[in-house]
Amino acid sequence: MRFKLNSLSFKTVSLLILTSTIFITLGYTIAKNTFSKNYEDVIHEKIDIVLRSISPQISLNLSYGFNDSIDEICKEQLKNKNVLLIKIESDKLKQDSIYKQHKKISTDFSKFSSEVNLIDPSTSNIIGKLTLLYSSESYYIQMQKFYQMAVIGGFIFIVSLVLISIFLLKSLKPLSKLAHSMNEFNPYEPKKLNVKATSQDEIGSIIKSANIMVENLISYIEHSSALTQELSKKQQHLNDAQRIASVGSWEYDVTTNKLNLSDEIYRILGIKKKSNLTFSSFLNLTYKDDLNDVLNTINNAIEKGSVFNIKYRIQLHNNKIAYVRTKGKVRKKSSGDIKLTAVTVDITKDTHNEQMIERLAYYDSLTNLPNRILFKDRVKSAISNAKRHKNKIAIMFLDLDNFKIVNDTLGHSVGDKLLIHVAKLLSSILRENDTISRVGGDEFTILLTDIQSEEDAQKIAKKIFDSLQGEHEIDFHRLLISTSIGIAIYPDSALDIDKLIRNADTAMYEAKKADKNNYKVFNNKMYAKIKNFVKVEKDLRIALDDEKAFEIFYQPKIKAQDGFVSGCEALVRWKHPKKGIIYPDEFIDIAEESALIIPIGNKIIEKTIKDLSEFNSKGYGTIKVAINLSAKQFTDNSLIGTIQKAIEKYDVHPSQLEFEITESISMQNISKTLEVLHQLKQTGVSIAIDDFGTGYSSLSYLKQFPINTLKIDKSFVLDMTIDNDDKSIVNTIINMAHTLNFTTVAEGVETLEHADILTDMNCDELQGYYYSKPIAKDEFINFLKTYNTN
Ligand SMILES: Nc1nc2c(ncn2[C@@H]2O[C@@H]3COP(=O)(O)O[C@H]4[C@@H](O)[C@H](n5cnc6c(=O)[nH]c(N)nc65)O[C@@H]4COP(=O)(O)O[C@H]3[C@H]2O)c(=O)[nH]1
Repeated sequence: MRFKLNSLSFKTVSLLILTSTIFITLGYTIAKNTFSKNYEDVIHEKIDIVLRSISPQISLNLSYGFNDSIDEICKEQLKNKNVLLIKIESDKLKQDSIYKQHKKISTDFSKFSSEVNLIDPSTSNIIGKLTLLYSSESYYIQMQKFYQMAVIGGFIFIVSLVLISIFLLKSLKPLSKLAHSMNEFNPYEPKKLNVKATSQDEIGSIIKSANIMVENLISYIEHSSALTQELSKKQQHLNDAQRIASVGSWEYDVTTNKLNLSDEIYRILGIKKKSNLTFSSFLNLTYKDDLNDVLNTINNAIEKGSVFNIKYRIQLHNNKIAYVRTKGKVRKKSSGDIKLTAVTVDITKDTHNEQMIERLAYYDSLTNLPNRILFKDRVKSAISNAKRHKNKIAIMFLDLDNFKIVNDTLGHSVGDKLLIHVAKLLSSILRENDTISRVGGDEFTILLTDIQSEEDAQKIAKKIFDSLQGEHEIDFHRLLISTSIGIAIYPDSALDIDKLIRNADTAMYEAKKADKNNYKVFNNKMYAKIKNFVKVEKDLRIALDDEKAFEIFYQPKIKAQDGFVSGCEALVRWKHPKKGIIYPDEFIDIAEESALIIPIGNKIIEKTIKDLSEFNSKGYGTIKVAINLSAKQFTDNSLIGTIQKAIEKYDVHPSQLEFEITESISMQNISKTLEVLHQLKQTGVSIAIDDFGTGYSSLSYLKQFPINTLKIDKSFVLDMTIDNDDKSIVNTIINMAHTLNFTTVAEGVETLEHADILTDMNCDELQGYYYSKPIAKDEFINFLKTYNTN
C-alpha cells in the first residue's frame, strides 16, 4: 500500500500514534512519578517510625549517659537490614556514634536518610542529632517491577497500535479506493465506480452512498447530455433558420455591458466571430450617416423601456453597404437591470429589389431620370413648399424638334443615345434641387424650385438653348439638336400639378408652332385656347351622335393640260347647332388630340364614298375623290377594314379614291407608315402626300413609299409670283415628282397666273379658289355639270 502524506490513512494512523504516544508518555510519567513518590513516602514513613521509636530512648539514655543502652538500641535497629546506618551526634558524647551494617553499604541504596534532634526529656533542650540512613533497595526493586510492567504495557500498546493501524488502514482502504475511483471519474465518459461496500459500517454506507450518487450522476449526465444534444440540435436548427432567413439575434445587458450575438449577426455584419465585440463597436459598424438615428432610437427605447424598430445601413469591410432592419425590446427590471433583446434582419436583397422596383416605377430606364410619376410627386412637394414660403416654381416642358426623324433615319440606338446625351446636358445645367424627368419619347419636363420670377425660368430656358447649340456627336453622327420649351409658373399659371404640367405642355406646343427652337411662357391666351379645346372636344363628342353634324365639301381638281375636272378633295365641315359651319382648322387638331378623329374620320370616309357613288350614278364615274387622313387615323388598325367595307357597301371602284397624308405623318414612324401605305395600296386606292415641302421628308424613304401623288403646299404656290425661291421650289418639286413617277397637284391656285405658271411647269393637276372653293355635294355636282360644259 502506498502512503500519501495527505491521505486519510496516513493522517489517521499518524494521529493515532501521536495521540497514543502522548497519552502513553504522559500516563507513564504520571504513573512512574506517582508510584515512585508513593513508595518513597512509605520508606520515609518507615524511617520516621524508626526515628520516632528510638529517638526518645536515645535522648533519655544520652541525657543520662547510658551509652550502652544506646548501643543496644542501635544495634537492635541494625537488625533490620534496611537500616543501614544510625549516627548520633551530641556534645554529650566524646565523638559521634555511628552504627552501621556490617556489609558495605552501596551508595546506590543510600538514597533515604532522615535526622531528628535529640531532646533532653527533662529540659527539652536539644542535646544532639540522630541521623538514620535507610536502604533504598526495596524501592529500586519496586521501581524495577514498575519498569517491567511499563515495558510490557508499552509492548502491548505498540502491538495494539499496530493492530489498530492495520485495522484502520484496512477499513480506510475502500475509502481511498473510492477516492481514487472518484478521481478517475470522467463526466464525458461516465462509468460506475469500481468500489463495493465490503462492510456494513459507516465506510460501507459512504461507499454505498457514493455508488448511488455516482449512478444518479451518470443518469443525470446522460440526461443532460441528451438535453445538450437536443439543445445543440435546436441551436443548429436555429442557426440554419437564421442563416436561411438572414436573421441574426443579439442581446445586450446594459448593466453588465455584456453583448451576445448569434452566428448569423457576424455574417450580416461581415465580421469574424470574436467574443470581444463591445456594444459600442457593434453599433459603430453602422453606416456613418445612419449612426445618429440608430443611437437616438436605441437610447430612446432604453429610456422608455419600449420596443424599437429601425432600418439602417451597415458599412461592410469590402466597402459595400448592407441594409438591415433591427426590431427589439428593452426590458427594465425593478432591480434596475436593463436588457435589450433584438433581431437584426439582412434586408439588403429586398432593399435592392425595392430600389430596383422603385427605379422601374419612378425612373426612366433609358436616361435614369425621374419619370412622370416621380416628377409629379416632386412638383406636389414643391407646390406645398412654395405655398408655405410664398415662392414661385416653374414647370418646363421640352420637346426635341424633329427627334422622330433622327430616330427613323438613323435608328433607335442613335435616338436613344441622343436622349441620354440631352438628359446629361440638362442635368449639368440645372441645380441639384431642380428635377428633370423624361415623360415621353422625346419629351422632358423640368421642375425649377424656388424662383423669384418668370425671368428666372426664361434665363434657364436660354441656358438650355445655349447648351444645345452646335453639333453634337452621337455615334459618329454630327447632329443638330433643337428643342421647343413651354414654361408654366406656379402660382401665376395654375395652382395644381396637372394643370401646371398641361399648361407647360400647351406653351411648348405654342413654341413649336411659332418657330422651332423657341420657348413660350404659358399665358391667358393659351388658357383661352385650352378652354376652347375643352369646349370643342365636348361639342365634338355630342356631334358624333348627330348624323348630319359633319358634311363633306368638295373642292375640284383640274387637269392642267386639258382643263377638265379630274376629281376633287373631300373637306369636312362641321355644322355646329349654335355656331353654324365650323372649318376643319378649328376642330381637326382638337379631334386628333382627343382621338375623336378616328370615329369622325370613319364618318368622313363613309360619307365621301357614299357621295362618290352618287357622283358615279350621276354619270361622273371618271372622277377621283381625295380624302384626308390624319396621323391618329393612320395608327388605327381598323382603318383599312373601314375603307374596304365602304368601298364594297357603295360599290365604287377603289381607283376612284385617293388618300392624302401629310409629310409629317409619313415621317413619324417610317415602318408603320410603310406597312399602312402598302395595305392601303393593296385595296386599289392611290396615295398622295399632302402639303409637300413644309415637312422634312427624306427622299430615300419617299422612294420606298407606294405613293402616286405629291401635293405642293399652297404656301409655295401663293408666293410663287412674288418669290422666285418659291417658284423654283415648286418647279423642283414637280421635276423631282416626275422623276419618281409621281403625279403633281398644286394647291392654292388662286389666279390665272398661278395656273399658267404651274401648267408651264408641267404640274399635272391644279386646285384652288381660282377654280372653286370647297363646295357642298350638290353644288359640286352642279360644278361638274357646268364646268366641263363651259
Ligand atoms: N388660301 C387658300 N386656301 C385654299 C385654296 N384652295 C384650297 N384652300 C384650302 O386649303 C385646304 C386644303 O386642304 P388641305 O391642305 O388638305 O388641308 C386641310 C386638311 O389638312 C384638313 N382637313 C379638311 N378636311 C379634312 C378631313 O375630312 N379629314 C382630315 N383628316 N383633315 C381634313 O383641314 C385643312 C384645312 O381644310 P380647309 O379649311 O377645308 O382648307 C382647305 C381649302 O379650303 C386657295 O386657293 N387658297
